[in-house]
Amino acid sequence: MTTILWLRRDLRLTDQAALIAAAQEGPVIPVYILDDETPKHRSMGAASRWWLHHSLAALDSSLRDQGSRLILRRGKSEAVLTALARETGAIRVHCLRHYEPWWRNAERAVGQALDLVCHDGNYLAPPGSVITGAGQPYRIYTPFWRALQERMPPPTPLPAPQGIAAPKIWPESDSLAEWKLLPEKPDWAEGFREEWRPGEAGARERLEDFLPRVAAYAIARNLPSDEGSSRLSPHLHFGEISPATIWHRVAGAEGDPTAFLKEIAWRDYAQNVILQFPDYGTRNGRTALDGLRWRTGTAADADLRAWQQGRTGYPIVDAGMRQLWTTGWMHNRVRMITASFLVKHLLIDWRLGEAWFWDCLVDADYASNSVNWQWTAGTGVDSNMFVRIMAPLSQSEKFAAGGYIRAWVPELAHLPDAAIHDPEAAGCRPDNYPAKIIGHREGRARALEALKKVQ
Ligand SMILES: Cc1cc2nc3c(=O)[nH]c(=O)nc-3n(C[C@H](O)[C@H](O)[C@H](O)COP(=O)(O)OP(=O)(O)OC[C@H]3O[C@@H](n4cnc5c(N)ncnc54)[C@H](O)[C@@H]3O)c2cc1C
Repeated sequence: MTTILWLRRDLRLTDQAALIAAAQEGPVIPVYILDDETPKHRSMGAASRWWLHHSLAALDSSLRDQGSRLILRRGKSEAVLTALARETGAIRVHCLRHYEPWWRNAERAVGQALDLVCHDGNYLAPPGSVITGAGQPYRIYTPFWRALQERMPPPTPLPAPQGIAAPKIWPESDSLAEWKLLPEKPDWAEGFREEWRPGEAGARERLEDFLPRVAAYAIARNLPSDEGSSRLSPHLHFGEISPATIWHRVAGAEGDPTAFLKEIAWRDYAQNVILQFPDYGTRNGRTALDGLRWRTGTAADADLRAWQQGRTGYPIVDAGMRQLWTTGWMHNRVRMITASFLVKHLLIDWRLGEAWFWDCLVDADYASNSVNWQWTAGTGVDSNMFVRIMAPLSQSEKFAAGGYIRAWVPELAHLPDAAIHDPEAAGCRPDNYPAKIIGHREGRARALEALKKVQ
């Protein structure tokens, strides 16, 4: 029996339950559908498209090594799958389950038209399955993590199949180049090419490279100048490696992996949040803050642009925003600082920041991006209060960001540590580096004043 393997954010052969199940039933038609209709305004951003191109090329090559190949089609998933099943005589579709609200709808629709079998495997535990004693899903991370740990370790990862049977005749496929996922004029992806190797082999390589640093992770992860974190996020987002594979590999490494595994669990937690609040990317978790008057108009637009371009006059913020633009990734501590700066110091709606990250991040993920933006903004179900305002200059000093700033803000590269966090206050701001677009105290006071009006 020929079956269809419907691939989305699960672009791997190892620990791929849907592939294993399909392969056991006979010939398999692996298909990736470029579907901008189903997610509507949540279709992939430019940085994610860059990643997708390379990840699909890598997957096709791995499939060919196994006697198979990747079929590419474009359109609404449900319609494409139904047409493909008709063309090929396939009667069953296997996939890994996804939790973005649009994918849940699509799975429902495909399930009505075809025999769809959904498998788990992109999370440590299936989202929605970690519940309280009263049978409710968790809203807060810490008890979620406690309960998740009771379910660990995750199942042992499944090996990649040895050979995948091909159908007698392959259906037609689009060509990847025709999809034009890569930037041309201008080609802004030079920094991406230097930093990343999308695909399953690249993910493996990142993991192996990170293993000797697991023990130091708890402290090093907070230091932007260090290579303290794994940089596995885009690989995890596109499903090039499973979290179970990571879990079992780091558990066998030297040093206590708990701090690292707690972060992998944040990814699971975020999925549990969007399962409960599907519109978390646009709606405040705390409705009490719905009336907050965000700044709008010409001055706010100019501030938003300065933030996007890394020209706010706050070196740590500017370094982060430029790292994001150049490589499609930003260090986690700096993500928090830049997000907090936009929302609190500039009093600009978190949704505009979330949208910019969505377009620019190679790891842009609906659940993780919305949950972290809302967490930082103080609007989330699991957030600090809005009144907790991060001080970017002291954060920069506390987490020794001098080297990081030098790497991303060349105008400041000549400054010593004592001056680099706040060159303006040190009296050595170069002419080609902007003055602060707002003072720290002034920004803080304005944010608190706006909050008072909704309390
Ligand atoms: C405003 C803001 C927006 C963010 N948007 C995204 C996003 O769109 N996609 C995304 O994957 N992460 C997002 N994060 C979380 C985090 O910054 C990144 O996952 C992390 O920086 C990725 O780097 P790493 O792989 O080296 O992480 P490591 O520190 O090595 O962590 C390992 C893995 O754990 C997961 N993880 C770590 N921290 C978090 C977290 N706070 N929330 C969810 N998962 C986490 C990631 O999958 C990561 O690859 C965001 C954080 C903030 C503050």
